[in-house]
Order: sequence, then structure tokens, then C-alpha cells
Amino acid sequence: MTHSDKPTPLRSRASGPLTGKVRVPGDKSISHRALILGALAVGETRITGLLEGEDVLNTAKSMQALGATVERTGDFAWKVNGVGVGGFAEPKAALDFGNSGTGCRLVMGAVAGCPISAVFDGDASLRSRPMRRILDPLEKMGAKVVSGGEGGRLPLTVQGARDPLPITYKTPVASAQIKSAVLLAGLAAPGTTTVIESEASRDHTELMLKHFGADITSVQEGRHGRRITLVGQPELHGANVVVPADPSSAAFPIVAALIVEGSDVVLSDVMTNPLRTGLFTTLREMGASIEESEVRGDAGEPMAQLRVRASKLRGVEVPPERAPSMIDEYLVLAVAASFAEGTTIMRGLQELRVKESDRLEATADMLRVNGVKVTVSGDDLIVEGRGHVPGGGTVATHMDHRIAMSALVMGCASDQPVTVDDTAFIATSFPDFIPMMRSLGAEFS
Ligand SMILES: O=C(O)C1=C[C@@H](OP(=O)(O)O)[C@@H](O)[C@H](O)C1
Ligand SMILES: C=C(OP(=O)(O)O)C(=O)O
Repeated sequence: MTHSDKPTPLRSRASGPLTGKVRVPGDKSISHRALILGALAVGETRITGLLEGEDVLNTAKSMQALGATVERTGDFAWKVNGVGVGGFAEPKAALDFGNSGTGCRLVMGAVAGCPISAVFDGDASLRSRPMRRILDPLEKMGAKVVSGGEGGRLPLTVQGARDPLPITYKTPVASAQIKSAVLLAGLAAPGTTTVIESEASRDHTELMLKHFGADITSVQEGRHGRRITLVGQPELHGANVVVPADPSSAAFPIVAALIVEGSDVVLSDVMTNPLRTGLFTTLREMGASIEESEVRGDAGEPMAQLRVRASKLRGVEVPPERAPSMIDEYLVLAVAASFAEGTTIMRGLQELRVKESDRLEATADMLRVNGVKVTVSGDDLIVEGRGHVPGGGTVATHMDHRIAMSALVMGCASDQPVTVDDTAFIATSFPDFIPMMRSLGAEFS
């Protein structure tokens, strides 16, 4: 999906208390996986609560291009009829994943196990992101990169394996995208495929594979790691998937409610898988009032209603081993840290450099142009909170949805308004962000 060349800036200024109850859109990670596993299963998959953001819609299109039947049956309700493990058809045109690392990398894994060739492409942001981390294990499984850019950059052509090999693979960094690509390729291989990670990353692929009928086990490995074993060539059956609300999207109204005095906001159905809730743990350590109720689960994914009230926050140190459980939330945590009293040190953030933008530098710039004292030291981010933020800056979003949303949240409570240069990329993960925040009382103009 391409965006118009004309940027759409927006200004956020201090508002009165934010109040109300909202449901943020469906979880992006689970939405991608439901479409992909639906396409690899035999029979019908019904998905409700799917995130209808650009990233996920690009994955839906790619599943269609690979031969699955994908239909929208109502608001956030989708039906997929799959082709079976190993059954993808060769796509006629390049698969365009737009801004989405997850869509691109997971589908690369799924394609690697099929005897077809496919061209993978994306926007300028995705074209700059590393794909070698995915291609390395997929080549060990028998896939080939027929053509590609410098250092494994998109666009590139993958020739899937006719006879994929099962492997045991230790991921070089904690990445659910690497793990998932190997497991999805491993579906088509005989025997068992094993992934070992020294820090556990989000486990939605494992939980959903089990839900679709695969034989998959996950046991602890070392202090923080996991060993995941998948038995190849299962018959995946279609399944019903209820997508809970995305905690990474909920993070924005949550931080806004914490920093705007007098706020009281309720968020329903927020997924609370412990491998995704590092931000909530950290905010609570900072003194945030976040109450959970209506705790329940579906297909192994727990969810809860969260009530968030404005709170006095204090600086904390966030340990590096927490990073995988909040990797997409450091930008908005840095905003919360700017409004806290005292220094917040976030350690071990090297992976932030290879997201939609270099998020370590972009986050530091976002704070700096708004008068917050911030240092990047190696892979650590150090924010000196002073209880208030001067604001008044214009933030460069660098084709990165989470920078745009974090900056707009910052403006909700800063002394002077905060402007973002382009809001277009918010549509990749949270299409209703602007109206939803306005419905709570945010002043965007
Ligand atoms: O598997 C997933 O759904 C995701 C994994 C994470 O990326 P990495 O695997 O690169 O850490 C995360 O940043 C991304 O937003 C979604
Ligand atoms: C990193 C992200 O997504 P992806 O890797 O799928 O582009 C994100 O949504 O913050």
C-alpha cells in the first residue's frame, strides 16, 4: 500500500481530563497469524476482531495471491479457506507488504516450505530493514534467494524448498518474527523443527499453531529462554479465532490517561499475555494506577479490562531482559518517563534500531525537540523526567506509526503543543487512533 506524497501533519495540545471507555483494535501480531494459519489450514477459519489496519490487510492480500480464499464477512469479521500445509500457489505478481515487517517475514517462512517462487517487497521503510536474519535459517531449510538487494534487503525473490528440511535453530536475537518464520517453514518439513531462544519472545505463533491442531511443545531453556519443538507435516484444520485488543495500541491511551491530570479511562478486552505486558509492569513500577478486571482467556491468550487513572510517575530502571515483552512500547514509555519525576534508564534496546525507523534515535529526537533531556548511551536510553514537558516541537515520524502516536500522546499534557509531520502511517496499526483519542477528550487539530 502506498501513501500519498503529501504529508498530513497534526498538532496535539494539552486537554482536560481524558475519560471514557474504548476498545482499541485487534492485536496486530495475532491478526497476521490468524490469516496465515487460516490460509495454511484445510477448511474454514472464522476470525472476529481482526485488525483492519494496512499491515494486516497486506497480509490478507498476500494470502489471496498465494491461493487461499479470504473474505470480509462483516466489521472486523473475516473468513479464510486454506490450501493446506505446503499448498501455496505461485503468486502472479510481487507480494507487497507495505510497512509491515511481521507480514513480510512470517509469509517468507510460510513460502519457504512450498515449491514456489515469490517476490517480496514493501515500502521504503521495509526496504531498509534486515531480512538476512530470516533468510539464514530458511536457506538452511532448503529455500533459496534467487535475487535480492544488498545485504538481503527487499525487494527479493525467494524460491521455496521442494523438500524442506527440519532444523534446530538458535535465534541470534530475541525475535518472534525469526522464530515464527522457522516454525511456519517447518510445518512443511518432515520430522521435528526446533527453535531455541535465549530470551522468550511473544508466543502467539506457538499458541495458535496448537489451536489449529499442530503438535507443538514449548519448554523453558536456561533462565529466560524457550525451546520450541514442532512436529512437521501436520494436517492443520480451520479454526475460530477471536482477536483480543492490542496491548501495543492500548499503550497510547493508557499513557495519555496517566499523564493528563484527572483522567480516568477504561480499555476493554486488552490482551494480557505475559510476553506482551512489560510496559504495564514498568508503568506500575513507576507508580501508575492500572487496575485489571474481567480477566478471561481465549485460545490460550488471556485478556482483561484495564482502568487507568492519572498518576504521579517516578523514574525507574528497566532491565534489558524485559525488552522482548515490550519491544514496541519503548517510544510511548519514553513519553511517560518525560512526565515522571526522576531519571528512567531503559537498557538493551539494540533491536529498536531495526524497526520501521531507528527508534532509538527517533525517540531521543522526539523528546529533545520538545525540551526533554535525553541521552542515547550505546543501546540504552536515558530520560531525565522533570514532571512536565515544555513541548513546542515538530516531530519527524520517519514512516513510523508508533512515533506519530507517541508524539501526539506527549502533546496531550505538554506545556506547548506538539506537532507531528505526518500521521499517514498510523493507519498501519491503529486506523481509528485519532477519532478514538478525540472521543476521550484529546485535543488534536
Ligand atoms: O512477531 C510479531 O508479531 C512481532 C514481533 C516483534 O518484532 P521482532 O520479532 O523483530 O522482535 C515486534 O516488534 C513486531 O511489532 C511484531
Ligand atoms: C515493529 C513493528 O511492526 P513490524 O515489525 O511488523 O513492522 C511495530 O508494529 O511496532
